[in-house]
Amino acid sequence: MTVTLAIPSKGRLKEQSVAALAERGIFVHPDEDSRSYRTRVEGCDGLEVLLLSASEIARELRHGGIHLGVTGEDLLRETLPDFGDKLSIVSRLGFGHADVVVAVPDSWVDVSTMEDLNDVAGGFRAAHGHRLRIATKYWRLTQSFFTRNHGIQTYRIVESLGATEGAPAAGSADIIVDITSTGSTLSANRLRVLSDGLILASQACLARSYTAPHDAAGEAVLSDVVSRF
Ligand SMILES: Nc1ncnc2c1ncn2[C@@H]1O[C@H](COP(=O)(O)OP(=O)(O)OP(=O)(O)O)[C@@H](O)[C@H]1O
Ligand SMILES: O=P(O)(O)OC[C@H]1O[C@H](OP(=O)(O)OP(=O)(O)O)[C@H](O)[C@@H]1O
Repeated sequence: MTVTLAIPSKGRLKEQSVAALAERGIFVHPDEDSRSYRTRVEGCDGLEVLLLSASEIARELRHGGIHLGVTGEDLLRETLPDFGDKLSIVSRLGFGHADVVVAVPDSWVDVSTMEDLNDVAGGFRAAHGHRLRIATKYWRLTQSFFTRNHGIQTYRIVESLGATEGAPAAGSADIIVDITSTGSTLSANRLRVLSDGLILASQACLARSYTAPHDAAGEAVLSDVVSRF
């Protein structure tokens, strides 16, 4: 049977994923139809490489729609906080580095730690008429970090699907949880990372799903690919 491995369909993660596979003797060529999300693979019989969005790869790994996938650890942890026996990280690939962080407006001069933020959150409704609002697309990682790690209970998550750093200036949220790499988007939007506000240091990973069905031939292909990483 064919084993499926998905890589991101666009951008820097796509190019670097193709290069990481080539280094291991798996050569991924575009399909004749340039709009296709299938590819032509050389160097590994029985392996099919598909192009999917990075967040879709995390979801497909969770429910076993693909056997292997390259995506960011941030998306894997947000999709399935506790991997349990459903999936595992085979290899961290050394590219796609991005930190998931808690950032507040520069103007909040008295807030530099999560403890300071906890103090602010406690009195936020009395001072502003609503709970502290956090804009993010990482709502599971945020809940776990705020509530489980820091005991912060009074906040509201405002789901943001893009331009999250603009939410405080736009007035739709007070603070954000988002990824940063160079920090330039945060500083351009006058936001600052809390000193202990690192939720996850993410990078691109090869992950394996244990819920995707396969036969003995598939197991041999899976072992071959995994051993190359
Ligand atoms: N500077 C960066 N900006 C954005 N993403 C980055 C950066 N560096 C690494 N990444 C990683 O790339 C992945 C996001 O890729 P991408 O934006 O294609 O995801 P997506 O949610 O599937 O996007 P879309 O839904 O727009 O297709 C995440 O795992 C993220 O951590
Ligand atoms: O710390 P920095 O180097 O500024 O990078 C962080 C930014 O990069 C990403 O946006 P990007 O526009 O690259 O992609 P996206 O909008 O698809 O997330 C991400 O969403 C941050 O906004």
